[in-house]
Amino acid sequence: MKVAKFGGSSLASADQIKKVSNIITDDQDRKFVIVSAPGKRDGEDTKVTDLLIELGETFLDEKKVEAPLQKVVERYRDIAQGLGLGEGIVQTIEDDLKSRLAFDSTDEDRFMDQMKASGEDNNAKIIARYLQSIGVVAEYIHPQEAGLLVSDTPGNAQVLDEAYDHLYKLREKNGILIIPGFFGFSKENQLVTFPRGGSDITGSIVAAGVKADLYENFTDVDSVFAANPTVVDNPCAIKRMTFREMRELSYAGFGVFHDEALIPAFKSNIPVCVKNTNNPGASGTMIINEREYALNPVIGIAADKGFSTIYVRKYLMNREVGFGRKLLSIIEDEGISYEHIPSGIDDTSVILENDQLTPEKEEKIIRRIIDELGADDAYFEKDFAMIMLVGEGMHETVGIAARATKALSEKEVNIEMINQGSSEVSLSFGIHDADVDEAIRGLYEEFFSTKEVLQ
Ligand SMILES: Nc1ncnc2c1ncn2[C@@H]1O[C@H](COP(=O)(O)OP(=O)(O)O)[C@@H](O)[C@H]1O
Ligand SMILES: N[C@@H](CC(=O)OP(=O)(O)O)C(=O)O
Repeated sequence: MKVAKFGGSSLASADQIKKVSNIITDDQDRKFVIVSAPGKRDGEDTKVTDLLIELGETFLDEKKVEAPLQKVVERYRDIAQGLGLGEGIVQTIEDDLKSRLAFDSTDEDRFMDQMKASGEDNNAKIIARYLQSIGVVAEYIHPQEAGLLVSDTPGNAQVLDEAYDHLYKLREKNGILIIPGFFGFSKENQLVTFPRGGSDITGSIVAAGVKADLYENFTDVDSVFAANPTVVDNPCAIKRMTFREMRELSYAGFGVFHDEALIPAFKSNIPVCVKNTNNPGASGTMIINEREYALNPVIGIAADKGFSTIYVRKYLMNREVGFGRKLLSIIEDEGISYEHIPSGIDDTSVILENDQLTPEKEEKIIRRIIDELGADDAYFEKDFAMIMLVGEGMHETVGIAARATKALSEKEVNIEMINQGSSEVSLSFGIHDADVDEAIRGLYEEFFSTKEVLQ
């Protein structure tokens, strides 16, 4: 049995949903289907999830929701008409959105979770209805009915272990099961969403729960590439990669897969295949436990913008017992997680994601570092990007860092920070946001210009 997850780009219009239906019915093993909300139909378009966020935020700000509500309803009307489903289901969706808007909005995060989750929920209902209309035995399954239990952390759900046993029981059901991605339910019956891009996570959880033979992740590219195809022309396709490599690359900015998604599939030893809805015959990228890495020690280059650094300097910091713990607890008190902590003798930097910060939090953190830790200097630096080289073969290969720094210097990219992960499957550099694309191209030319085969 297979679990197939279809991303927003695969479900953005009626024509895309028809392609998806063909893919589902082409292979009898595709029993569990996880769907995202409709994504972008072209580069200028807006994902339904973003329209829903706009709708929810408008409601919270000013309560005048007619225009943003109709934008969402129109997307579904377009799809329903293209699938020949009639107006009834569109009205049901509009009613569903209105009932969500009537939810208690005193807890804004919970209210927003209700709004965001409707994107996948209503899409799953439409797709199940369409499959039924063409004679396929298919059923919409609500994540609560499936027992997809998660932590009670709005916008940041984590699966609970009990969920897997509940999901296993889905195997007993007849026909194809259409399950909305992106959200589950807490033990207190609260709807909770995963982080953005979280339908990938649902797919992986369901694959682990039903003990699937394969988790197929359908998107809009033929494979995972060694670098972002919107930055590098015609990059090498990756045929096979390990879970560790994919996790590092997703974490570092490969948009194709959510980094947390791999963990459930990996723990249950379920191979993952990334495939293209628009070209399902292409073999795609297999993500497995181990691979041969003799040909090219580096498998990919990823980069992500939007980081800040807290720079802290204090003379004899290295001798002060507990300094690091106290520094991190100041950051923890603001509910902020950190990414890396490169350190010197008298100074240290803590790298964080910008979107967790506000001017008030920044000011408070700096004040506490100076007052409570007696730092000689502390300040935020902005507009950082992290660029990462990833590959299982890197730790056994001499000279990777030298080649990478040379490639960056030839592109005149200033390196602010270097971090060799202890896993030795990655090497990352802190650079300025503005240099990211040049840096990716420079590293790509260095490590992939001979188009060594990525097996
Ligand atoms: N290294 C990479 N390999 C393949 N795709 C990548 C890579 N880096 C970024 N992407 C982008 O990821 C996109 C697919 O992810 P996403 O838009 O989330 O798809 P979906 O809508 O299927 O969830 C591709 O269209 C591509 O532009
Ligand atoms: N629709 C949600 C969840 C998701 O996974 O979507 P996609 O498969 O389009 O990345 C989002 O946009 O975050």
